[in-house]
Amino acid sequence: MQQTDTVVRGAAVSLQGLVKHYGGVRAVDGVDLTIAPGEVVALLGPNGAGKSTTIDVLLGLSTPTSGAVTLFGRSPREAVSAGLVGAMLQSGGLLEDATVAETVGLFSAVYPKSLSAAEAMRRAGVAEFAKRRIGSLSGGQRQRVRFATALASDPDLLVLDEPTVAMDVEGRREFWAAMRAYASTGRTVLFATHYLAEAEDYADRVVLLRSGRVAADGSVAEIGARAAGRVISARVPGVSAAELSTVAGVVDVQSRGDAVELSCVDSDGALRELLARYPQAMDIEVRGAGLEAAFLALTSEGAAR
Ligand SMILES: Nc1ncnc2c1ncn2[C@@H]1O[C@H](COP(=O)(O)OP(=O)(O)OP(=O)(O)O)[C@@H](O)[C@H]1O
Repeated sequence: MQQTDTVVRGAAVSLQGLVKHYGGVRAVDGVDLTIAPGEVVALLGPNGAGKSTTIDVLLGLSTPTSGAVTLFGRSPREAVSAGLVGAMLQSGGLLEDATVAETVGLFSAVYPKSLSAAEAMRRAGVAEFAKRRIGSLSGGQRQRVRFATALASDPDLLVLDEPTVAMDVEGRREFWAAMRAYASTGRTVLFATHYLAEAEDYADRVVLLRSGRVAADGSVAEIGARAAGRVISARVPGVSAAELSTVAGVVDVQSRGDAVELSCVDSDGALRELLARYPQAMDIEVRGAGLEAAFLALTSEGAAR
């Protein structure tokens, strides 16, 4: 198939039948993914699912075994050299002896329509330590410098591989505020994360990888709804977790004092029996099992491929 046949016109990211094998390891094993301009997409998956490999191939840092990759209809290398793509990788090399301002300045000097180094540093929240040497920074501060370098070309697509690793709570909050400001201008973001809350809070769409393949693709609500079952939370004074686990339809019980959370395969039936057996039950709420349960169900060893 010719590459022109596989390009999805207008897409910020188009991966078609992407395969990347390392010897016998099928790191990416047939991924199709189209991301429209303006989408904020979280890439989730357990360790070794193929997230970083997908990102490396997408950025042109590694050649696919087969399949086609285009960014805005161009090859990754063309898109990156044109300054359309900013990336923040887990192990981006930074020069230890350079200052933050020098480091960001190097990136902003490369591209024609780039931000000034001062503006990229302001947006990434590193201006206050602009004169410090990279070697003297904490892990979280280095991550924010990487973010500044990713913003330097004022890119249309940001690709972030576990961007908030090593950041403290405040650093994360500031990072996501900056990312939101960037995305609010209609630009595209693809980020890999292990923090499901980050996907829930910041992504329009979640792509769940498992063993190099897409196991689920949809909004947080859609994927959360795919987890079979619901959770009943309630207070049931005087009843042990062991007794509650015998209620039909309940598969797991978490308890703290009187407060219990019952994971159910049949919440309607469980609720009826719960109230019939324990009329003292109160403060009852029923909710979907959510993204975490879906993640576990869709990525567990026994999950159907
Ligand atoms: N350069 C390489 N040589 C050999 N195998 C590799 C290489 N890079 C990745 N792999 C293997 O490919 C698979 C996918 O790895 P990858 O780093 O893409 O997963 P990931 O989803 O990013 O994982 P993590 O969450 O741990 O970062 C793993 O089995 C990994 O060991």
